[in-house]
Amino acid sequence: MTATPTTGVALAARALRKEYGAGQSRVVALDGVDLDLAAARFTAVMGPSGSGKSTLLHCLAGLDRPTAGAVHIGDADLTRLDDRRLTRLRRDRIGFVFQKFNLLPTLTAEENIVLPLAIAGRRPDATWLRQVVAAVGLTDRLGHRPAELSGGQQQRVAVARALITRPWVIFADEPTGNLDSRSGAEVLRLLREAVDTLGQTVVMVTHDPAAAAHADRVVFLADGRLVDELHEPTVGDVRDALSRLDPAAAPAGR
Ligand SMILES: Nc1ncnc2c1ncn2[C@@H]1O[C@H](COP(=O)(O)OP(=O)(O)OP(=O)(O)O)[C@@H](O)[C@H]1O
Repeated sequence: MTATPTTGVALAARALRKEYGAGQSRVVALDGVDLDLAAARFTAVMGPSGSGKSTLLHCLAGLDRPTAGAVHIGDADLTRLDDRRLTRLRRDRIGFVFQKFNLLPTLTAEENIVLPLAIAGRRPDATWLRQVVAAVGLTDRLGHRPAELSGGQQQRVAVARALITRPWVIFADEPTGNLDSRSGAEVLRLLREAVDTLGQTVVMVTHDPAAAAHADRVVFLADGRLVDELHEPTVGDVRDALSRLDPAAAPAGR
């Protein structure tokens, strides 16, 4: 297996366009997005509701096909792969963390974590599994099923499942959206640590300025276009940038 790239550009989108529907009901969800994601960095994607964040994440991750444009990851252009190759690349090279955890209820935490490897017919590397499980703090919960875990613990299982294949990129869609602030902060700390200590590349969609402030870079979408970005921002910087984009949504008193 090729090593996870830890320098240079992990993923590049070019002139990405996504349209839904046709005729009068046509919606342009992405309108020419160019984006380079640096390897071993944590990038957050923000923007007003309907600005195209989820569509962008899905197109970058190969979960959805753009109408036009290219997504380069490793030596592949996702938009040119047939369904079989795309599925394999997603399975082997891409990790996902979803808002609703998406764990299999009948499997234990450990079985959920190694599931991407099991599906690929690969054995987990015992040392790496131990390291990942320790990093997410689940060593004493491995035999529990999701219903026996708190929301924060379930999301930590999902982070471990995303890390286990050492993917090129982990995509996280509102990973703290279903968690209380303490569990959410724990998950963000984990993602941050995966970037800093494992050289993992992470991209996260979030509405929460405090979550985005954990990232190295925040890019802002409006009407399907990238309109702003911040590097190593504070929570206040993120709030200010958001209120410039969407003054109606700015908290009162700001
Ligand atoms: N399957 C679909 N069919 C038609 N229109 C869609 C579809 N999915 C998204 N859209 C439209 O595309 C635009 C972008 O949607 P998207 O979900 O990417 O925005 P978002 O920024 O993630 O929004 P939110 O913050 O509310 O989740 C919106 O106008 C949305 O209504």
